[in-house]
Amino acid sequence: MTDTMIGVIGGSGLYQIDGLEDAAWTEMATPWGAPSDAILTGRLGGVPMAFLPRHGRGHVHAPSAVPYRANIDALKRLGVTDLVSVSACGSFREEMAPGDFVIVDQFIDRTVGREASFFGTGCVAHVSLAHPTCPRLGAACAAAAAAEGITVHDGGTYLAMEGPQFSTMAESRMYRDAWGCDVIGMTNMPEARLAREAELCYASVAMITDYDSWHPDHGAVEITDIIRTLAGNADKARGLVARLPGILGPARDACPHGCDRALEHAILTAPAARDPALLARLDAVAGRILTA
Ligand SMILES: CSC[C@H]1O[C@H](OP(=O)(O)O)[C@H](O)[C@@H]1O
Ligand SMILES: Nc1ncnc2[nH]cnc12
Repeated sequence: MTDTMIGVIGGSGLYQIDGLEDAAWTEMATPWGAPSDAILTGRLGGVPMAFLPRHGRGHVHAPSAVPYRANIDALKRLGVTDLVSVSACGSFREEMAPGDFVIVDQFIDRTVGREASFFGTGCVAHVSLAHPTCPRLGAACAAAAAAEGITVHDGGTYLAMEGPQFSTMAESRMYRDAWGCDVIGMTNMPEARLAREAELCYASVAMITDYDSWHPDHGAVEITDIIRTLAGNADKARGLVARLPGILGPARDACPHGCDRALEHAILTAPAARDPALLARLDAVAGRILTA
């Protein structure tokens, strides 16, 4: 058993959480630059917790410009073991209605030009992403949502788009009808890839705000409609987060799905051929495996 530390990345509408004991906003520096904002640390129900607003307080960073690598590195560096992403999303399913939550378990990545790996020339690694979220942590989020009385859908495929504009109607229909996606957002990729490389258990909670642009009875998504739903969703998300310590507990067994051992056989570059400068940047993300 090792100590649990819960990380939460708050998406649009969720810029802080309440009720942490010994709460403090901590500025962090990482080899990948500065995270989106300072990180709120503290304890909830006896479990250490770290909260990072993905877009920064005041919503400063556009989805394409979120410093995803710095965010994951900083949370890993603080000791986070279980990372919950909370995101505002559009829905491609009638039954996944605004106000509902979806526990995402798959992604299709249509983002372009974002830094999507900690590894590269001088230290090449290939982790598995077949199952990009952690079923154990996802189940904890589903249980927390249900206990809060939130309508929660267990499982869903998230289409990660580049944005910042919303999809055309043709794209919206293609993602739904041809590609079988359930929800759409702009931020969970490369976040999920990087969390896996950093050996974090990662779960994604999609808070539905709209029906994107496919629904014949709802017209095209408008930011004003989204904003109307965001505040209620954020309150529900805070309730969900508050229940996680009681469900996960202060100590954890190794992840039965191997999230915390993702790098075990992933690094291909021979030790003698590794770039010392890159290895130095990987101290938090891959220190466990590089110093073993
Ligand atoms: C507020 S609408 C578009 C914006 O909201 C979502 O952000 P996040 O995933 O951080 O909640 C979506 O991905 C867009 O960035
Ligand atoms: N329809 C939508 N498309 C992309 N990102 C979103 N975030 C919330 N609603 C969205």
